[in-house]
Amino acid sequence: MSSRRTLEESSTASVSLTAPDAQDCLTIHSSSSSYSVLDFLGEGGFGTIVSSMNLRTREMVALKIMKDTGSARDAEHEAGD
Ligand SMILES: Nc1ncnc2c1ncn2[C@@H]1O[C@H](COP(=O)(O)OP(=O)(O)OP(=O)(O)O)[C@@H](O)[C@H]1O
Repeated sequence: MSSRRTLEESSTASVSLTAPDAQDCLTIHSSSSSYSVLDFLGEGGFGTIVSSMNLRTREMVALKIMKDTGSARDAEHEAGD
């Protein structure tokens, strides 16, 4: 119960990974930290939520692993038009 409350109180961080990477690895590296993925929490329109531990601070957080929407590619295409 206490771990659930900790997750809900923490802010949800977002990292950009493609879906295959997210499912295959147990450690996620962002620009500032690395996280050990512990459990699946849920799925939304833009990504998957997993409970994770920050390997530096040992803090429990919920991470949103963003789906690969191709938005950067689309934006690049639009800018070139
Ligand atoms: N901090 C959290 N702790 C525990 N579970 C969470 C947390 N954040 C999200 N979840 C779970 O993950 C599910 C999806 O969360 P998400 O924020 O992606 O929902 P959404 O707002 O519908 O998605 P989106 O913004 O991508 O459309 C939630 O319904 C919830 O079950």
